[in-house]
Amino acid sequence: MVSTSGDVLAGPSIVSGFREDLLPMADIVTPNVKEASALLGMQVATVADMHSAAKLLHNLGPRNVLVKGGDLHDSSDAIDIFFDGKDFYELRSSRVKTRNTHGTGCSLASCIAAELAKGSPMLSAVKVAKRFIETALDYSKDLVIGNGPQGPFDHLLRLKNTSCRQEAFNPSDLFLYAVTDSGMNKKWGRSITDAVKSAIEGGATIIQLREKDADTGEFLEAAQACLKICRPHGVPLLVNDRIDIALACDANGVHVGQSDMPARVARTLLGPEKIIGVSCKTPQHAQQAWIDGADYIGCGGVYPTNTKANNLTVGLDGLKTVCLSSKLPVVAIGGIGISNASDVMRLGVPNLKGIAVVSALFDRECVTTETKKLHAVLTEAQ
Ligand SMILES: Cc1ncc(COP(=O)(O)OP(=O)(O)O)c(N)n1
Ligand SMILES: Cc1nc(C(=O)O)sc1CCOP(=O)(O)O
Repeated sequence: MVSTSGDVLAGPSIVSGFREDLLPMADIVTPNVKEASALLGMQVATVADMHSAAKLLHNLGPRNVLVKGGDLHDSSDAIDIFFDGKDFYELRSSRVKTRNTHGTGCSLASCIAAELAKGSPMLSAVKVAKRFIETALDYSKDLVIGNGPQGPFDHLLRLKNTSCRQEAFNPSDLFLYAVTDSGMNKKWGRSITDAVKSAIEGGATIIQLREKDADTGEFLEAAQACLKICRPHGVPLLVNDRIDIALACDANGVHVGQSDMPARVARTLLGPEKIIGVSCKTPQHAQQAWIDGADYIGCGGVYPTNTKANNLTVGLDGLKTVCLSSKLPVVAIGGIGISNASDVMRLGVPNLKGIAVVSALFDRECVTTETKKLHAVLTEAQ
């Protein structure tokens, strides 16, 4: 109806046709703020207005409403409001600076339709579509096409030679998740790089640097050195808590806890492609992590652990409850080792993709041997 560039694409008679005939038939309507204003005859200029507009539009008949806030420039991130007639969701993505925004609205709607055709629920479809658009805008940043104020954004990102871009997150990478601990490595007289090298040699499928007592310079240097080890093996490297370190060394992503940088802020800072994991102990945590744009959740403590002080143990039952409620893949953590890893993997929930371990790998003399043993146990239990 009204393009992001402000062009009016439909006159008043068409607008009333939309309102009276089309909206009552729609499963979802996805107006930008200018379109919401035109449909409702009110000014939609703030996030609060977007909430009101979503509700008013829903009253006109569509089952779901997504009011897109890409044009609201008073926010550092792009905020869309989704309303399903019951709950409101504030969906955020990073605001990509590019002149190539032409076609984003049509592509978002098409992407939602494609996800629905694949069987996704509406909110999942919207989230996937938003992430696609955000990534495509990011890919479009350097394109110079045409002479107008705007250029087309890049729909063809999946067909590009992406050698300089990060691989998409693969949940099966959570299979054997090695989380480092500087204290343990010091105790056994090994450097962090040696620890990471050995874990990868033993079959670790993803690494997290959890260096609680390293200062910033030391942590950054270690992360850069570890990335040089991980990259040639295709093993993703995540940084615990420290978004700044992850950005500075271009790590594959971060893992954040409930009291760290909120995942939605991390997503805004890191962009659409970095991996974000969130620690979750309850179904509510898991739901929020999904809304915030996380890629996976870590759930624990499955068993008591000495590695993290005062950690609440949720047990196998707590893990199962969180897995069943989570729309994201899950990795189990806390007190897991060779003796109990198969009990965890045999829980029988499809989105439980693996185990994350600290002491079972790093509080041991030979990291490679322990990683190999644990890998064998997991493979057997699959
Ligand atoms: C895979 C994974 N799951 C959970 C955690 C715990 O993270 P957090 O709650 O931030 O606690 P600390 O690790 O910071 O002590 C994790 N690190 N990794
Ligand atoms: C870092 C961490 N997070 C946990 C959580 O429950 O979120 S448990 C934990 C420590 C895991 O260490 P280990 O494998 O040595 O028990």
